Amino acid sequence: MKAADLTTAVPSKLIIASRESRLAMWQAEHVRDRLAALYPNTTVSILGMTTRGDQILDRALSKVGGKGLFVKELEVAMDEGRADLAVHSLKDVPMELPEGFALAAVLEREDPRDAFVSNDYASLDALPDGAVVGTSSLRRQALIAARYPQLVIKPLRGNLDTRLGKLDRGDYAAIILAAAGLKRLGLPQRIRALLSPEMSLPAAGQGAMAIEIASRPRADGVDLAALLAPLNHRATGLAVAAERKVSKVFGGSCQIPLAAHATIAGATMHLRAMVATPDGKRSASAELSGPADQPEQLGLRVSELLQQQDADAILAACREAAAPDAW
Ligand SMILES: NCc1[nH]cc(CCC(=O)O)c1CC(=O)O
Repeated sequence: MKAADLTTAVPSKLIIASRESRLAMWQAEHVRDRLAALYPNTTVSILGMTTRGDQILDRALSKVGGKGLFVKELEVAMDEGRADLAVHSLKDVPMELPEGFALAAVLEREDPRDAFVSNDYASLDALPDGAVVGTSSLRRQALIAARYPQLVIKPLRGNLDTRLGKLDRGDYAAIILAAAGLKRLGLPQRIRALLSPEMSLPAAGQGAMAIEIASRPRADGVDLAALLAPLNHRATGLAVAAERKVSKVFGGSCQIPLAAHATIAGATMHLRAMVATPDGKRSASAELSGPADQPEQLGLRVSELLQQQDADAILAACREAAAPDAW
């Protein structure tokens, strides 16, 4: 990919704000390297930060502020001029950004699927009755409970290394993680089985990275959005726009077990979405195809199909029973 036809000034340095988990750092380094290749005269560095979402491990995130907890500190750093951009897992980015911030680019998606990780078992089907499966995602919990009512789901928080450590310590027979994170960290061998989208429909934005910037004009006249535009992967950006539209319609909050996954073939996008109660006993699913360049319209149509199946009542029941994190 080549740099944009720049009429804008290229700054001599750029600072990327990132969480300090190994996955977040890998992602920030990836963006740093891509920017350094595009703009060889720019020094790109990373400001590692701990967020409240990383600190609070004992409580369900939905109870203490939700996804925003992973991005807030990074936004403050940008606001105060300590960083120019922030790199996030798109899945952790709230549907509505605070006033003054915007997503400047969505990078090409890694594998969007969920992964089954275990030291003793090859798949969910191989687990004995009563086996303990770790996940703090309401979506994963609902999907597993629906198909494997004989399994016991227990919460599992922390970054990827923490979660793998808890599995290895024997706290769980198996855990479910995003395949993307394991692949990025060079741990694909930990994946015993990939869960098909039919079995475990991914969360909106799963596997995609996003770059966030402050949207106000900069004092130095640098057009950061234009500088970052070459990193945007068009097909991924369109797919996640459709997925995030569904999340937005249903409130995009942590209490909602919601899946939305879009794929693109040529000019056509196919979007599948699902909402369920946390116990997986009630669910609504819908899918539709439409023009790939009108993702929000497709997201809206799929949301309407879900609502016709009484998704609103499902979600109301979920809110009452709200427990762990939705994604
Ligand atoms: N806060 C959880 C989170 N956010 C992004 C990823 C994985 C990478 C991705 O989906 O892009 C994970 C871990 C997981 O779901 O196992």
